[in-house]
Amino acid sequence: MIREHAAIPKARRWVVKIGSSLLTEDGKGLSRKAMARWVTQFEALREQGIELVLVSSGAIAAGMESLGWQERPESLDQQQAAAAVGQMRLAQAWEDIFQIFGSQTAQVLLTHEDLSDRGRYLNGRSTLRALLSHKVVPIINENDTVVTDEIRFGDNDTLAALVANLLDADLLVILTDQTGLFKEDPRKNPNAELIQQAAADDNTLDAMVGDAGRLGRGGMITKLRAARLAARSGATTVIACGKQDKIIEQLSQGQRQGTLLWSGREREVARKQWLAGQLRMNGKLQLDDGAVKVLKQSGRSLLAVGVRGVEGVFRRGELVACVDTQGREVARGLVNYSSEDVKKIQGKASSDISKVLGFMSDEELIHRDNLVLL
Ligand SMILES: Nc1ncnc2c1ncn2[C@@H]1O[C@H](COP(=O)(O)OP(=O)(O)O)[C@@H](O)[C@H]1O
Ligand SMILES: N[C@@H](CCC(=O)OP(=O)(O)O)C(=O)O
Repeated sequence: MIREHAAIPKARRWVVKIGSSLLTEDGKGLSRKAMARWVTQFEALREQGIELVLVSSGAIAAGMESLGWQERPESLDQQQAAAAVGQMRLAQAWEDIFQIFGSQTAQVLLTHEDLSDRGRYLNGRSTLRALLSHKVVPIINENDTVVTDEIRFGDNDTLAALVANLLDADLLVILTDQTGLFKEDPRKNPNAELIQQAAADDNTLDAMVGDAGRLGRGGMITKLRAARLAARSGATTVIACGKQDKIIEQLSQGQRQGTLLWSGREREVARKQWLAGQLRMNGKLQLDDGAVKVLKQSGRSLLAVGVRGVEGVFRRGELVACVDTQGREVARGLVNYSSEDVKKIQGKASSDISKVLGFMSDEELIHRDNLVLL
């Protein structure tokens, strides 16, 4: 676990997020010069065997420039149109620059749904791992053109944190236009003091963070939230200034730069906490008393035999609540069978599943690794 800057050289898998405000030189189009500066440092990291995943904003800002728009549009469809135009340029610019170093990149566009559905989550994870094993640099952004207001991240800080969770990254670096997290928004108080280091879960930080600049979304509020999310899988977050010439190099050497927000959580428990906190519930399983006892006391997987009812419509891989006979939620987890299938196998022994359904994908209804007790 990384609890201080000096331990950063130990991090083997980095997720680096670069915000819109940085990438676009205050809205004047993508800054290839700045991108080249970062890529030079990324390549030095990769030479040391460090795995790198980039989360790059800037599609909307780049699209605005192409379309000749001065202000970020308010309406979602206009933002999505700008993102569709800008994402082409953004991905091409990264690819061109990495190619100078003989490296390859891959464009990965994700939505919230991709990360909340277990099947897609696992697929996404396998793809990203495969890319890393081939030494390709994944360049991730939100799939802006297909998301609606209700389900979009909007800011890429949250997306980057979920990617850090997904890949069990050691370190999440959020590069932005400020030196780090200050005790007050430095746009409002230029003399505000920089926080060098804190626990991500420290509640006193909440009162210090403010909202975004002209081009970005979310400001420090979403960066702090991202650090807390990343902490759930044991990742440490550093918020640092991407304008600083050698920021990545300095961090990789363990120099005190930016704000380090460390995680006080264990890695495995953390993933479960993330499951508990992040995903939307798609349905309910009503458990009998025996199943409730087994889950609570021995932390075992949930089997179909302990289920007496199903509510809602869900697919394999989705998050469901497990309720006791009084309807109280006792656990939640990612279910291995659809609601339709669970209705057929509820109350039955695992050995009967293939007889009833004609197939058996898993013995457990919810595997204990995907189950969190409440
Ligand atoms: N406590 C704080 N410390 C530092 N910056 C802050 C703070 N509160 C608000 N901000 C603002 O957050 C902005 C960075 O967030 P944002 O504009 O969303 O950038 P990005 O595109 O990099 O995500 C800064 O420019 C700063 O004005
Ligand atoms: N997906 C959007 C990101 C939106 C955005 O501005 O995010 P951020 O820079 O993280 O505040 C884009 O590429 O424009």
